Amino acid sequence: MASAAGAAAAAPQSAASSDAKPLVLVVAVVLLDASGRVLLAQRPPGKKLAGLWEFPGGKVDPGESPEAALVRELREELQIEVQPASLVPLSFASHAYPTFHLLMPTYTCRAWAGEPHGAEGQALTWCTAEELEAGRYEMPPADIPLLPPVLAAMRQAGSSGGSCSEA
Ligand SMILES: Nc1nc2c([nH]c(=O)n2[C@H]2C[C@H](O)[C@@H](COP(=O)(O)OP(=O)(O)OP(=O)(O)O)O2)c(=O)[nH]1
Repeated sequence: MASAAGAAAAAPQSAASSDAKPLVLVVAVVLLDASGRVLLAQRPPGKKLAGLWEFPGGKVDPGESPEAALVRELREELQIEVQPASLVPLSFASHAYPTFHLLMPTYTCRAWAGEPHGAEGQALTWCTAEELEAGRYEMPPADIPLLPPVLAAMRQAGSSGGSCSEA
């Protein structure tokens, strides 16, 4: 016989399943230069969240690893080459958008080959820790909880210095 405690414990699960949304797996990178700045890309007009600044990346294809997806996305979006070994897990975002739930593993990267440019017409900016902290570039809501670990990584990269832009 089900106990009262068991029924109470089951309630949140059934409530959650009635809210079910597709889980979308996106991978993103905190690309850090030698002075500790991070590269942000502006979402183009006509797309969801247009005009907001995001960490470069994109959806993981079926059967693809997160690292392989990020290497592919950075080649397509920024025309830079990154070695999977240069991708260091930092944190993840988990955010309920109206029509899907975003799960976004986020990596740091300090070594790549080539000069990043917006291969899909998107604006890019190298953002300082002070600008990021001040909200100079508006970001998607999913990214806000990522800011403390991103700022810590930026400050660490800025204090260790050195040129890291060749993979
Ligand atoms: N790359 C990236 N995506 C982010 C960030 N924050 C955030 O909410 N997202 C969301 C926006 C998109 O819904 C999704 C990224 O998928 P995508 O790059 O394929 O975006 P998209 O709108 O072009 O996709 P589509 O549905 O038009 O195919 O993740 C972020 O910092 N970086």
